[in-house]
Amino acid sequence: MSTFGKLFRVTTYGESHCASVGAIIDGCPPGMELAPSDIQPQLSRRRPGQSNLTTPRDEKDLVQLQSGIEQGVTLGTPIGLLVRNEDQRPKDYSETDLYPRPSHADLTYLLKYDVKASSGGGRASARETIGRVAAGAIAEKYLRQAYGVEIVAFVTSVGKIHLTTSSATTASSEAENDDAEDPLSPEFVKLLSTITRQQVDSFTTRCPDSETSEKMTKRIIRAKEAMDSIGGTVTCVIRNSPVGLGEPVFDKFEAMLAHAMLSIPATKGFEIGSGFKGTEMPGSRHNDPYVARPNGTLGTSTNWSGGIQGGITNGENIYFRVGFKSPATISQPQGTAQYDGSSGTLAARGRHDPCVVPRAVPIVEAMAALVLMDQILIQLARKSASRLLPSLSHLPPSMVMPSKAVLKKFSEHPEAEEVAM
Ligand SMILES: C=C(O[C@@H]1CC(C(=O)O)=C[C@@H](OP(=O)(O)O)[C@H]1O)C(=O)O
Repeated sequence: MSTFGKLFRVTTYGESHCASVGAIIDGCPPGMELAPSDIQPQLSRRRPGQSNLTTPRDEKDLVQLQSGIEQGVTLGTPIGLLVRNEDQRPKDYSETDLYPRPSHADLTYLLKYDVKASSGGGRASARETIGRVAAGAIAEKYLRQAYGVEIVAFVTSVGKIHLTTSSATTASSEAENDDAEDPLSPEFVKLLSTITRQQVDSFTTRCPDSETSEKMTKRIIRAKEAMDSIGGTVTCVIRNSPVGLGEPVFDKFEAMLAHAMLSIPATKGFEIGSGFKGTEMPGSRHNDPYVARPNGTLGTSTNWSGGIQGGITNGENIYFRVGFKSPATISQPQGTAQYDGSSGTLAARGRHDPCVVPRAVPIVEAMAALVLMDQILIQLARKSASRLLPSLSHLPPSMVMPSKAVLKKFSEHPEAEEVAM
């Protein structure tokens, strides 16, 4: 279906060539100041036509708030928002009357519904992600105000060109390089702790290293000139997440993140913390030992876990990587079969991204915000409910928080003292 989330529920609607795309957001806390200017920056980072590396379809993607807000304040009622589709060219799609585009959703949508949108990517188009990005910006505003949460995504590879994590500010490599997979090199840890959206946006590729970004630009232009496409990866960090989020056992925090990320068009992979690299490490290296922080809270000295243990957030930075395939629609002629089975050659027209990762950055951030927001509301509900019970003084020490020092971590945030998150 088209709805994501349990308590912060986002329903998106729209196809690539219909009148508008948008979302209904239900469950936003009432009393939060909210204006289009809180949403527009992320939509503008996502919009097509923003550089020579993206699809030339020129949409302004200006958000229009329809409901759920009065006097610039959320009412707690569903927030409706939309963006008009303005630069459609349905005539560019006559070949797709005959051919299902290889590796696009054309055939599978038809197999599923027996009917499909006649032009463009339809519901499978990246236009759909507008609703997610707008909803994510609303969630983020709450997360920032209530918990000081920061979410920053950036491009870590295009094709075989990687932002090397062993020296994130200076080096890159086209060759296979184990260091490039090392998520916990000191440089990468520093990058995760400090990277800002402003730094990311100072590069058209959204890869925060000038030398690597230049190579990535050349690689994307090469794909574009060859009427081809190329994939890449986006890494995202969530800083200042509350502890205790994630629902055992099926809705573990990383399972919800994986669900969210793999619902983005063109995604093929998801890794959290050490990811697949973690399978190559002995436990003695992979374990994250606990340490007392100077402020008396308990943290970990390494973070291979990616801020999640047992499916529950532990307060360390949450970081993960999402893999995007090369876009399916290419104008390079390719041999394939028509709907009627006869073989032929398709050279697709229309306007398409040669590589989606620069524009995927705000989409990944939005989906991360939606997961975090939903899990926070779920945890707040549980904690608020248990707070109404009489206190338990007879429990053995093995069942309760061992000391005030450890407890402090769970009460770091003033709001959290109320709900002990
Ligand atoms: C317009 C956007 O991206 C589109 C994503 C897309 C696709 O097939 O996914 C195909 C192109 O549009 P159309 O459906 O007109 O062919 C892209 O331009 C956007 O993200 O805003």
